[in-house]
Amino acid sequence: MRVVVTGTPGTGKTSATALLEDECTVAHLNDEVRDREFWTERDEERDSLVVDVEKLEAWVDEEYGEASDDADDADDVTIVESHLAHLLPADRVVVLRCRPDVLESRLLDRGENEAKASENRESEALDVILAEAVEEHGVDSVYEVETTEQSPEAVADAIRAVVAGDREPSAGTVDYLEYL
Ligand SMILES: Nc1ncnc2c1ncn2[C@@H]1O[C@H](COP(=O)(O)OP(=O)(O)O)[C@@H](O)[C@H]1O
Repeated sequence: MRVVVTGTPGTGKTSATALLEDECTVAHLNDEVRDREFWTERDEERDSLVVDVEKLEAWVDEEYGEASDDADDADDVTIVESHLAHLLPADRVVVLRCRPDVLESRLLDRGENEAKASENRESEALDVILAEAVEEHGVDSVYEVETTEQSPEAVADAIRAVVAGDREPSAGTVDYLEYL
């Protein structure tokens, strides 16, 4: 079973999924995109890489196996995390959420520049990643997890619950427009 963990940069994907590495396979895609050059061009203005999703998907399928039809195969779980992970086929999609002002602070504390932190704040307030995830996978496969007041350990527990099938799909439960 493939569970993808996506969300605006700063929502805590890397921190939470790192806590799951002893119990299932975890692929941190952003490292691979950079190291294996799964990108087509560099967006200088936004200081980011434009990813070749087809090339990335082929590599993930080759390296970790395809998303299985058996969505209840909880014994053989691969977690794929990245803010692009929802663009890949998946059995379940976890979308981490964070209140945009808190997200901006986390990114600034992490050393991101103000423009990038502000751009991601706006993206989170507008539900950009959630909307893309629902469009790709449908509402029945999307699980939002609030991380604003949660520790990475608590977020990891929420991801475990999605993997175990103990959590109902939840898309659109979060509204951050006032933080735009
Ligand atoms: N649950 C959390 N609560 C508070 N801060 C967090 C949490 N998860 C991550 N962080 C911090 O926020 C920043 C972004 O976390 P990170 O895991 O890199 O997010 P992402 O992988 O989604 O970009 C890091 O500095 C990290 O220490």
